[in-house]
Amino acid sequence: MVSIRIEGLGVTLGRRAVLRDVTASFAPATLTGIVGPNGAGKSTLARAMLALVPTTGRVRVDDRDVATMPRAELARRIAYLPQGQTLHWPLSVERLVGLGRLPHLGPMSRVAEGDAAAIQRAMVRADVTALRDRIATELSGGERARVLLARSLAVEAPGLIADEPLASLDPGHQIDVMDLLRAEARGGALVIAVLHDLTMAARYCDRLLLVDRGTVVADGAPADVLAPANLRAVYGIDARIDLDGDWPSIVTLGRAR
Ligand SMILES: Nc1ncnc2c1ncn2[C@@H]1O[C@H](COP(=O)(O)OP(=O)(O)OP(=O)(O)O)[C@@H](O)[C@H]1O
Repeated sequence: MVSIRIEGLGVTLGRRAVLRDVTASFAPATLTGIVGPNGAGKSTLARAMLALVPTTGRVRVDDRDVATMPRAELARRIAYLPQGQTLHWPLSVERLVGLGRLPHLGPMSRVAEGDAAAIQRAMVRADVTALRDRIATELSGGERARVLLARSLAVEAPGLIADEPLASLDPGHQIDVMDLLRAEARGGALVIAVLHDLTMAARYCDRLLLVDRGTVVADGAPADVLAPANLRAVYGIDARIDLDGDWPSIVTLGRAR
């Protein structure tokens, strides 16, 4: 189990204040979606939780300051799927997924049987077993996205931060990935996903954070956070929530007039 607590977080990149005064806590067994318009600060918030950008304020993982946690230890606690990563090395898919085991290995140690089993489990869960011998740089965008998800699953960390895990995926694989993220959370993991698909966010997430211009403007149950007034204020769109039982859809009607 892992927990994250952020207090008064600020991030300045270049001369731009990208995040201001963000306070939020994340508990195990919860799937939290981070939503908000382009440039709002969602990826920066994800990166700040992993000490990948300089911050002011406090970010604590398991009540410890992330800035002073050894990187490998933090990587074993929280797996990270970065946004739209480019691949440079022509590794096989299986070896690329195997890189997810690096935080568990000492500088001189080799992949052990337990690591191989974790790699296989991750490939099955991300539906990339059939691609195992392919060269990762030769994959399609959606195939690559699933392989990178498999790499983050191979860590088998109690936490996962996934930045736009649905980007490039076809509708069937989008459902598979959201099912998987929810299953991780149901199994006790702390899961945070940056999402643009508001219907998926509403259907799957236990909680949403709506980020706009560097601050969290709403935090709570998806139906409350995605209220039409919030969507109008933040995205500049008119939208409504259609409910079919417990299965909501966010229907965008157009630009707010
Ligand atoms: N290295 C940097 N230097 C200056 N500004 C930056 C830097 N990195 C990001 N920014 C700016 O910070 C803001 C937030 O970026 P971030 O990537 O967190 O947004 P986002 O909400 O994830 O957006 P998107 O939905 O488009 O991916 C943007 O205005 C971006 O231009």
